[in-house]
Amino acid sequence: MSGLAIALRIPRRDFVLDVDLRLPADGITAIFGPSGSGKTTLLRGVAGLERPERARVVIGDAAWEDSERGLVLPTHRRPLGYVFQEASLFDHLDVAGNLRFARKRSGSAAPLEPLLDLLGIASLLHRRPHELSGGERQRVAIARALATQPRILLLDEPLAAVDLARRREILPWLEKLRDELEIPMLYVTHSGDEVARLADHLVLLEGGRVRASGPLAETLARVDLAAVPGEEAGALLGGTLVERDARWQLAQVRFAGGTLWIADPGLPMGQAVRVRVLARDVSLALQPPAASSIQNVLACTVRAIAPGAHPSQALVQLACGESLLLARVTARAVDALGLAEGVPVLAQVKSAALVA
Ligand SMILES: Nc1ncnc2c1ncn2[C@@H]1O[C@H](COP(=O)(O)OP(=O)(O)OP(=O)(O)O)[C@@H](O)[C@H]1O
Repeated sequence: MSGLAIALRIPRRDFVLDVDLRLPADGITAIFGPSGSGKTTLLRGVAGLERPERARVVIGDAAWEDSERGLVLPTHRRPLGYVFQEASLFDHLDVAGNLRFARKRSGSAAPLEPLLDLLGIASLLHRRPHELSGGERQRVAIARALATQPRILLLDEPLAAVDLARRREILPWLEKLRDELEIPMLYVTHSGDEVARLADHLVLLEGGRVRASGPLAETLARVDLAAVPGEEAGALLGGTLVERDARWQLAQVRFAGGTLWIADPGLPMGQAVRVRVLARDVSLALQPPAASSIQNVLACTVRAIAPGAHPSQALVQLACGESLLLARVTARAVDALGLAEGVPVLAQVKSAALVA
């Protein structure tokens, strides 16, 4: 399926959502932004629950709305799954009943078994919603949304009402969905951790406008954004665990552009992982350090330099092979080292952590 085109202009009394997005046809697109930036309004617009002044919503090869052509499919004719903060399951039906109801209403004949496996809920089929934990309820709510065989899954802060322990429990299931489902997911969240862990693509909303939209790692490493609002500036590296140093409890991650030692997470070798490297944990040198406590030194090239949050600081974007890193250094260091676009440097990474 080709990608998604979502252009919406939805004016309200004190607020206008005005977006024009092209998004990938699979994986998770995180919709991130401060409270009131229009995240929920965007999802509701895709679902046909708003009355836009102008709209074009195309999901793959299906146009759901095009104001230029006078096309507006009502919500019930848009094959989508919608998962909210609080799972709104029918309490008079057990889990199996909830799933069957959704499947029947959508006219889908697909078997439910694959969904039970996908979300690990086969053992819960005969429980009523009030007999489920918050995390289990959300997994059932997702399964119910998928039982309608949607072309897109809309998730509005699905973990916001779930406590930290339950969140840890449900995140691997969301990763599995991301990797196995063939439909796109739009995932609204306030949590930088969820973005880092789950997203493939990031849309940053601010005041109803798109501040940035792009592949996750590339967007997080943009110096002009400085940081995802409310989050510390840092880069995200996707890699694979390749080696373990049992004596020192370290594990090596190989990514496009080098390797990094991290605290051994105890995961099997070959496992795909994401590693977050904060800008403040990266320092720069022109020569290899003679004796240093820093174990991770990467050969990179300066790609861009932008002022930091304080005039004394600068944020430096580095290309390390095909990967991007950010380093926060003083403006004086930029001057003293003669840092400029194209200058080769050694990035000393003081700390890198698995996103978990
Ligand atoms: N039914 C409504 N009528 C009028 N204004 C509304 C309505 N719903 C939301 N708004 C306003 O629209 C703007 C965007 O709201 P929206 O819920 O989309 O933001 P959000 O980014 O999802 O926020 P949050 O993270 O707090 O859920 C806000 O200014 C909000 O006050």
